[in-house]
Amino acid sequence: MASLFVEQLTVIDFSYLCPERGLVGESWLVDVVLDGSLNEQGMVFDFGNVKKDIKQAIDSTIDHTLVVPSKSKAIQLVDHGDIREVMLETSQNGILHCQAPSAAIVPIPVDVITPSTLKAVVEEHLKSVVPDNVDSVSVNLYPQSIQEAYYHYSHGLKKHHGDCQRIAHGHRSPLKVKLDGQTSPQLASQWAKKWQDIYLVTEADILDEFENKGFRYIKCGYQAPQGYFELTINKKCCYFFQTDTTVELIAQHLAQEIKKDYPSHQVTVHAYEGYKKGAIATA
Ligand SMILES: Nc1nc2c(c(=O)[nH]1)N=C([C@H](O)[C@H](O)COP(=O)(O)OP(=O)(O)OP(=O)(O)O)CN2
Repeated sequence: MASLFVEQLTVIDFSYLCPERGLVGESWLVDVVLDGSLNEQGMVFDFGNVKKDIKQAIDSTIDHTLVVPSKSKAIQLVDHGDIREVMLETSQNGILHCQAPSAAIVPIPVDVITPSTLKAVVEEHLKSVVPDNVDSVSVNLYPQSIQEAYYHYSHGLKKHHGDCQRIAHGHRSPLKVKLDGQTSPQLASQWAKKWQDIYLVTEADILDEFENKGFRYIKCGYQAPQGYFELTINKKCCYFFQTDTTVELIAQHLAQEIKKDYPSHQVTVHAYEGYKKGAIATA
C-alpha cells in the first residue's frame, strides 16, 4: 500500500446558503491524498491524471456553484426538469430566492455547509474517477490563511463564457489599499467590513425592487449561454455597480471610491478574486 498526495490541487470558488449569514462567497483550497497499490508504472496514479482528472471532477461538482444545505429547516428546494429553485428564509433578512439551471445549484444533504460536511460529498464523487488500484481518496478543504483584510462576496458575470456566468457564485478575497505607496490596513479593513458577505449587483441586471413583509428586495436576472438565472435578495445584502463586477472593475471602483475621500493622494488597490489572483487599479 502506498499514499500519494497533492497539496493545493485546486481552489473551489463558490457561494453557499447559511441560515445565519445568508449568501456567503467562499474560496477553499483542496489537498488530496490517494491510498492504493502501485500500478505497472510503479505509481498510485500519475500526477498528470491527478492534476487533470481529479481537479476536473472536483471543479465540476462544486466550483462556481451555489451550494445549499438541503436538510436545513430554513431551506426549500424545487426541481422543474433542468431548472432548480432554492429559497432561504431567515428572520433577519427575509427571503433569498435563486432560480438557475440545475448544475448551478448543488444540494448537499446536511444542515450546514462547512469544509467537513462538503468533504464527504467530494470524496464520494472522486471514487468514480480513480482507477481500481486506488482504494481511497481523501480531501482536505480549507480557507487560505489571510493576515490582511478580506471579504466574502458573491456575484454573477452574465457575459462570461464559462461558469462565472452563474448568478450566485463567490469568493473569499483579500484586499490591499495603498495611499501614496503606503499600505493602509485601516482603509482595507473599512471596505472589507462594508463588503462582508455582500452580493455585488450589476445595475443593468435589476428586474425589480419591491417590499414584502417589511423587507426591501432586489430581483436580478439575465439570460446567459447556460440558461436563465434569477436571484432575489434583501437589498441590505447588496452593493451596486454601474458596470459588470469583474475583478478589474471591482479594483477600479474601489480605487475611485477611496480617491473621493483622499483627492490629493494616489490610491492603489489590489483586489483579489479568491486565491492568489486579482487586479490592481490606481486612481
Ligand atoms: N480577467 C478576468 N478573468 C476572469 C474574471 C475576472 O474578473 N477577470 N472572473 C472570472 C470568474 O468570476 C471566476 O469566478 C474566476 O474563477 P477561477 O476559479 O479563477 O476561474 P477558472 O475556473 O477559470 O480557474 P480554475 O483554475 O479552474 O479554478 C473568470 N475570469
